[in-house]
Order: sequence, then C-alpha cells, then structure tokens
Amino acid sequence: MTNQFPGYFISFEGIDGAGKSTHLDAFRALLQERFPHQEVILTREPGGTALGEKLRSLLLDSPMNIETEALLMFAARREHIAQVIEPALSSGKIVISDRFTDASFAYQGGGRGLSLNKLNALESWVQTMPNGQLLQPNLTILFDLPGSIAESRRSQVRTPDKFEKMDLSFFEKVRQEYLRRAQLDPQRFYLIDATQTKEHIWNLLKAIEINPA
Ligand SMILES: Nc1ncnc2c1ncn2[C@@H]1O[C@H](COP(=O)(O)OP(=O)(O)OP(=O)(O)O)[C@@H](O)[C@H]1O
Ligand SMILES: Cc1cn([C@H]2C[C@H](O)[C@@H](COP(=O)(O)O)O2)c(=O)[nH]c1=O
Repeated sequence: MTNQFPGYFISFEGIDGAGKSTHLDAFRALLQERFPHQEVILTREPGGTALGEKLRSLLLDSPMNIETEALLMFAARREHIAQVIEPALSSGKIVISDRFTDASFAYQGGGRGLSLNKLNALESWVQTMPNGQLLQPNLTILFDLPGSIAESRRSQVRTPDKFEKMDLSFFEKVRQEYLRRAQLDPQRFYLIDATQTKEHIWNLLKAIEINPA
C-alpha cells in the first residue's frame, strides 16, 4: 500500500557502486525546479538523523550478529521516519531517500539470509502509521548492475566499508532480491539498467513521470 500523505516519497536503491549517489543531488534540484511550491528534501539510510548517523557508523564499521544488524537498521529507520520522513510528507514535501526498506530485504534478507518473516515483522512494526497503513515509497528507482561491474567501479574510488568488503556472491544475492521485489511490485519500482552511461541514465531519470499531490 502506498503512502497516504500529501507529500511524495521516492527511494533510490541498488547494490553498492550501482551509481545512485552520482545522480541524487541533480535529481533533487530537478524536482525542486519542477515543483517550486513543494520543498524537496534529500536524506539517506541508514542515517538521516543525528542518532541514525551514529548508528550508521556502527553499522558500516563494526562486525555484528545478523539480527543485531537488522534491528539497528530498523531502529535507525524508525527514528528517520519519526523525525524526518513523516513530518515532511505530512506537510506536503517531496522526500528523496538514498535507500529505504528494500535495502533491508536485499542486504539483510537476500545477502545475509535473514528470514522474510522477521523482516516483514520489523517492517510492519516500524512502518505502520497511526491510521494503520504501511509507509512505503510512492516510487522506488532501482539501479540494477551486475556485482562484478559494481565492484570494479567501487574499487576505483573508495576504501571499502563493511558491506563493500563482501564478496561477489553476496552482492549477486542482494541484486537478485532487489530484482525479485521489483517484479512483485512493478507499480512502485522503476528499473534502470545501470550498465548504461551516466548521461543516458540521467536522461531516463529526467523522463520519469512524477505526480505529487
Ligand atoms: N553509469 C555509470 N557508468 C560508469 N561509472 C559510473 C556510472 N555511474 C556511476 N559511476 C561511477 O561509479 C562509482 C560509484 O558510483 P556511486 O557512488 O554513484 O554509486 P552508489 O550506487 O551511490 O554506491 P553506494 O551505494 O555504495 O554509495 C563512481 O565513481 C561513479 O562516478
Ligand atoms: C538502508 C540499508 C543499508 N544497508 C547497507 C547498504 C550499503 O552497503 C550501506 C549504506 O551505504 P551507502 O553508501 O549509503 O549506500 O548500508 C543495509 O544493509 N540495509 C539497509 O537497510
């Protein structure tokens, strides 16, 4: 079920190095230009709040039990929803989040093997809004890229964090879980073949139809 707020919620997803961050600032600016009467905010997960950013440091640097990892991801998300996402959507803003819950299903579920039941329970606990509806993005833009290409792109630009140190088979499982979710919910997902050039991808992003209230 999609969100019931006057605002509009967009998430960017994909395996590490798929190319999301490359376009986020420009995409925010594009939407702000298109919708001058609605503030467009850019945020991220894990993170987006003071507490969330502290949890992000732990999550990206410290080894931990898989369930602890999932619980901390959802704890950061609960804070993010309460402090940032829900107030922004309630006041009619457009929210773009660099990752949201699909990342938990893909990384902790697909990648690490945490059960779907546990993830569904956490999602329902953390994202059920006061009117009983489940908060979900209106639109999820999924950058799809084979793990080997993403690995080579990452290796050229940064020192790997805990997730980025995982091997190719982990990222292939993450990718497959993203694709499975996209297939289950084609109305919400917009799939981008991220092997294409940055320019081509930018043109695709510009052409996506977005209809906030
Ligand atoms: N379409 C593309 N073709 C070739 N290289 C690209 C493309 N898009 C991005 N890159 C390069 O790949 C690297 C990773 O891109 P980026 O940081 O945007 O990925 P990301 O999906 O945001 O990764 P993460 O989720 O780990 O932050 C950067 O060096 C970027 O310039
Ligand atoms: C929200 C979320 C994120 N992750 C992972 C995915 C990435 O490896 C990092 C975030 O780093 P990025 O450079 O900002 O993309 O965290 C996860 O495993 N589960 C989640 O729910």
